[in-house]
Amino acid sequence: MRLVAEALSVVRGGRPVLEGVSFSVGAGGALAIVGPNGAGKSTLLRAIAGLLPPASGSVRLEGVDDEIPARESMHMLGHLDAVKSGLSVIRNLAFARDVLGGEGELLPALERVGLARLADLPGGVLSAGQRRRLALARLLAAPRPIWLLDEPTAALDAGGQAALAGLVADHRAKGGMVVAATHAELGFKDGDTLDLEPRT
Ligand SMILES: Nc1ncnc2c1ncn2[C@@H]1O[C@H](COP(=O)(O)OP(=O)(O)OP(=O)(O)O)[C@@H](O)[C@H]1O
Repeated sequence: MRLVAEALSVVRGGRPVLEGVSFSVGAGGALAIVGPNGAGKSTLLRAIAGLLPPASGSVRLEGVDDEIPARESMHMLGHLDAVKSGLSVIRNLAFARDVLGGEGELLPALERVGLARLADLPGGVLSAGQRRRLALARLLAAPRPIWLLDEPTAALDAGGQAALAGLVADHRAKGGMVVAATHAELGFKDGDTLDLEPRT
């Protein structure tokens, strides 16, 4: 499987945000998207996820069954952690797993992100970093080959960042791909970097 963008341009609100962006990520690969505020990092992730149509150029998945929509191969972890306040932590994860159609085990996923002891707490009482950790657990509860991560280290402490690094390394070792928009050093081993130019 390979994720390929060719000469991708995206317009938002009538203004060009991305112009002529190309990259390619293969199985086990990682791409860090960097650039200043407003450069278009989140926009690029959304375009990859199929949430924004390209004005020109293309994003495609090569080496997959054409019958399966590309979005079903992807996990988009955005700025919003989508935690339901009234559901317990583990029921939040079960809900996400059911919506995404996964079969991952719930408690081991919570253990990986350090939330197992909070499994029965309402989602509404989680701290910002704990909410982020719960969002990361969804990557495991509903395994998909391509992870699109928008500022994945936001609100994470050192332990959370180490957990994220472990998840990414394990995912890539199994042939998964990671594309992350970031201002932080994610330390992707042998990964590529796409530096988006500031827009004037
Ligand atoms: N819905 C929208 N309509 C019009 N313009 C938009 C819309 N959403 C984003 N933009 C513009 O697109 C540009 C890129 O935004 P984007 O969120 O992709 O940047 P970013 O690189 O992720 O920034 P940051 O580092 O601040 O998160 C910005 O100039 C922003 O104002």
